[in-house]
Amino acid sequence: MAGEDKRAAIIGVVTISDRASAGIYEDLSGPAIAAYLTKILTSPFELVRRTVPDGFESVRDELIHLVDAAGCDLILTTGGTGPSPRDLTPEATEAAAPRVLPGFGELMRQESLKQVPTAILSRQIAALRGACLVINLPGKPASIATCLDAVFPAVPYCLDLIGAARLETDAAVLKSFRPKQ
Ligand SMILES: Nc1ncnc2c1ncn2[C@@H]1O[C@H](COP(=O)(O)OP(=O)(O)OP(=O)(O)O)[C@@H](O)[C@H]1O
Ligand SMILES: Nc1nc2c(c(=O)[nH]1)N[C@H]1C(S)=C(S)[C@@H](COP(=O)(O)O)O[C@H]1N2
Repeated sequence: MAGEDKRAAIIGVVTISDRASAGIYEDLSGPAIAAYLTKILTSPFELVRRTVPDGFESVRDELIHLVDAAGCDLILTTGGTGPSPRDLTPEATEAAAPRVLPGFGELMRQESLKQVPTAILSRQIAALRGACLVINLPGKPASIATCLDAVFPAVPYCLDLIGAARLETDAAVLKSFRPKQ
């Protein structure tokens, strides 16, 4: 039954950046996502960390592998959501996860716009591949908490509905919402 899956969640964290993947700069966004999850989640989870270059196939194939082979319940990507020619994370996400949840991108941009006018440049989406939710975050490390604070309250219930692992958050840090059933 949806919402009854008590096993440890498998959560993918994918940094998408030409320069971070080449070692030109240190990846700060992947670790920021890992730290965020450690701070808010009280239920058990296992992280699967990846760093890939920008592009369509590099991202699509990694996402498909993380769902179909690694068994991820949730994947958070960072980077490649902008308008530059090699920023193809949203296209690759939709190719791997065809069922788009438009509210996630709308809310993340809305909250980010309160901080920076260039937030409208992010084409970030969230979408489903089977029983896995994939959420795109911008590359800037500072955008991670802004975007996750906005959408994470709905993530545990979304995972219940798709039949993924059950997530519990520390309500003192981030209160998630499950409609009474
Ligand atoms: N994973 C990351 N870790 C640390 N800083 C990042 C990361 N991703 C992006 N940034 C910062 O945000 C800036 C803009 O990110 P953006 O994704 O637009 O980079 P980019 O110009 O496409 O280059 P690249 O794909 O090589 O990261 C970068 O110049 C960098 O300062
Ligand atoms: N919260 C937040 N959102 C943000 C930003 C930011 O600094 N903070 N940067 C914006 C900028 S400048 C760009 S180009 C887009 C896309 O970034 P990406 O290509 O690194 O994903 O995210 C936008 N969204």
